[in-house]
Amino acid sequence: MAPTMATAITDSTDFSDFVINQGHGVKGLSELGLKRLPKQYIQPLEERINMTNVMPQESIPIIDMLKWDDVHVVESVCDAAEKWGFFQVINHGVPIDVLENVKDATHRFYGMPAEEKNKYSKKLSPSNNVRFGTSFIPEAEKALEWKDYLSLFYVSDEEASAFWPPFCKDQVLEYMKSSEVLIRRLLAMLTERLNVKEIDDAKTSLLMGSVRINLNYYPICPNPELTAGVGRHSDVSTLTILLQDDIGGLYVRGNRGDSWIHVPPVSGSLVINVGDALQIMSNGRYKSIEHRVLANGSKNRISVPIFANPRPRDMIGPLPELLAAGEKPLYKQVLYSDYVKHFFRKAHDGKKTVDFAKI
Ligand SMILES: O=C(O)CCC(=O)C(=O)O
Ligand SMILES: [Fe+2]
Repeated sequence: MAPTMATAITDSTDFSDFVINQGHGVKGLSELGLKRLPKQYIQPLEERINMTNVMPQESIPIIDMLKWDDVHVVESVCDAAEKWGFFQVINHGVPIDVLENVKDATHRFYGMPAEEKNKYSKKLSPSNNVRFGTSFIPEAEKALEWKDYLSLFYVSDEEASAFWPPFCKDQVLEYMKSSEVLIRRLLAMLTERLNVKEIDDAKTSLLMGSVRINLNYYPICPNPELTAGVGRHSDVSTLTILLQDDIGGLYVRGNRGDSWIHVPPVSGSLVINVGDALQIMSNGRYKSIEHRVLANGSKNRISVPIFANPRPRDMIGPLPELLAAGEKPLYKQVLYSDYVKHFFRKAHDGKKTVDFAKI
């Protein structure tokens, strides 16, 4: 019998051409109606989530930010960042329609034909700050991840206007700008506990001087248990603000051994997590926590994280306010762009990136 389109693509070298070069991504693969997961996506056993390690009775905190300057709210935020590195916020001040619009825009972008999306691929994108791709680093990964992404690094409105995809640009910019107050508030709360009295311009740049937004797409997967939507990693950001839809599938490492906790979709909420840069600046007081995404066998999922980062040219290390109080530094000063390059040189590998800055 002649091979079907699907078997021809998954069993031959046409695979990279179809998925990567032509820009069909995993969405294109999924839409072929494959019955079996292509071998390129089969993760080794130790990288598949073991459902017996998922703690259904545990959950990360959900914090109501309505009275954001109330001491109890501030305490809850700081305690959650110390204990869990992950929490959800509601009444966060980002209008719900802005969140809905950016989710719609994400679906609109992924609904475009492959050749349209491929105009933003590494090879073809007119700007280094706009990148459509699949998996994480296909050239460095032994097994691929079941995810497509559009990654947008914000430089200026003019640059975004010229180079970001018109199908989603306005909604993404609005989401980014409407989240700024929340990010600023959270960082002010968190750094106050680190003895930072005032966030001046230099501190603002260090904490949130550059912003990256990803539009993630996790299509229906024929064998979700054999692969990963995103493998175990921590973010390189200071803070990540993540908008997820109502499908679920994000898991964060629990406090005990190899345990994992699901982050259930909560309507109107945003998920906040501490990234490596804040772990380093806080000298380990706040911890970036490993997380991963499970693929889904029956539904397409999207998520839209905003990564608030130092600027590439910033040196990051334990904050002087902590060292002045007599803390022994656990991390050295590193150039943030070197740190990020190190992260993007390798496949997802849990929290190993942080070793780059350890003393
Ligand atoms: O899709 C998600 O829920 C998480 C994605 C993620 O961890 C990331 O993009 O860094
Ligand atoms: Fe992440």
